[in-house]
Amino acid sequence: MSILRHVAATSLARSMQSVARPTLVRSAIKATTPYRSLATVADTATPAALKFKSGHVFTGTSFGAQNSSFGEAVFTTSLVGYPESMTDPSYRGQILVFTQPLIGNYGVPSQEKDQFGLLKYFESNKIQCQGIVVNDYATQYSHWTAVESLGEWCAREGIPAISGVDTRAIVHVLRDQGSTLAKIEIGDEVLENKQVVEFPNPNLRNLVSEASTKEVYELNPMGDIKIAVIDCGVKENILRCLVSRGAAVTVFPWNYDFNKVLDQYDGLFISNGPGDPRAAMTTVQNLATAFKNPNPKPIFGICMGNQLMGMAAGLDVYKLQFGNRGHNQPAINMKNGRCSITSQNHGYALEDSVLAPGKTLNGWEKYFVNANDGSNEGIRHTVKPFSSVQFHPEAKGGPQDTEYLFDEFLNLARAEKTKNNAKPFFETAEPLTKEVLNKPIEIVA
Ligand SMILES: NC(=O)CC[C@H](N)C(=O)O
Repeated sequence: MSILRHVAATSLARSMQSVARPTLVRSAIKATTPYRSLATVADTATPAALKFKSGHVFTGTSFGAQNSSFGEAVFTTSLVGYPESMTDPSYRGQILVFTQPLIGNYGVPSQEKDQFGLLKYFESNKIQCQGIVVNDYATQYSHWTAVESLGEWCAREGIPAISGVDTRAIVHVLRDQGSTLAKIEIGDEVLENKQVVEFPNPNLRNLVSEASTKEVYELNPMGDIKIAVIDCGVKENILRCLVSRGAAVTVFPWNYDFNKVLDQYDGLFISNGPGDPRAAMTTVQNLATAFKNPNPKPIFGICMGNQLMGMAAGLDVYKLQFGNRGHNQPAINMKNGRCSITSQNHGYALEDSVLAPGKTLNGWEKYFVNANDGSNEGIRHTVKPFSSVQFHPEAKGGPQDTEYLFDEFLNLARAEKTKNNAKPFFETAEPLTKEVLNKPIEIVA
């Protein structure tokens, strides 16, 4: 028996056990729980299966919607932040496998909004991924922001969820053969166990167009500087990072020709987004035009924004074997050698070999590099106020160590507004001296 068959058989055996034991589990919870609510503990667990195009099958039990779904199976190593990841539009079209073994223990928060009208706890107003796969679903949850369980949320939003599978085995497969097309089956379909004939590839759709706003809208209109945001599937916290620093933000659809209006703004921001960045070539062309503007406005991009700016600068993109998704990805700033731990979620990267140290392409240089795999983590222009990063400085979830990049971008925009002729921010970055290294770390309580 191959290892994977064994894994599948073991998982099935586990799911059979959980079918046989629910009453025991439920009474154990009832006897001890101090929690606000008991999450769904099914009296009869519904079987679920994750099927890969490559033929691998992983069986477990369902704890979400009772419908099947297709997507590209990817994994994230993040330990927390499932509400944020699942609502991040960049995950659109993907089946998300969590390597953190216990998921669901702090439930799901409310749709409450902040003073800017942005969702406080989610990155968009719905679950964007096609399904989730976890090793161990926490049947109890407890958190002061929680209003429902993860299973209830998935069921309400029509998103299938599967637990009781060996996610380590899944990740081994994904690591070896790369992100793969997959299907989640629930209930009778699992028992029928038919061969899946066709696995639709979400990356062949224009996911950017699906995720982007259809209408132009404004946030914080009284802000002191005006930033145009190109929405390729923007996360709420990117918008919050801009408006909470005082900017007035106008959000435009991904294919809006911002060159028509750029003179009315102090800066341009290009957002994250789902799928293959080559679906957004209209934005790339618009950027190439903006780069040639003799009166350049500061431009900053994140994740897909980095890929689109890179393509407009003359670089290519390629698909990574399995992508970088997690909250502990190290990115080294090429200017000062400092390494930041960053939040990431991407399956594509810029091919930046032409930007070897000391080399530039059309005035662009390498900005950040991933310390694990050497992949590109950012580019910047050597003269003009243009830069972008592949990681997520806005976090949500994940470390906030690189949030200062928003300050730098907005400082440039403020300088642009007052025509201060500020130096590009990387020239003002603190060098990595002994004093800097030995500076005690401030702990904010
Ligand atoms: N978070 C993002 O913007 C992701 C960008 C792109 N969809 C990728 O997977 O590489």
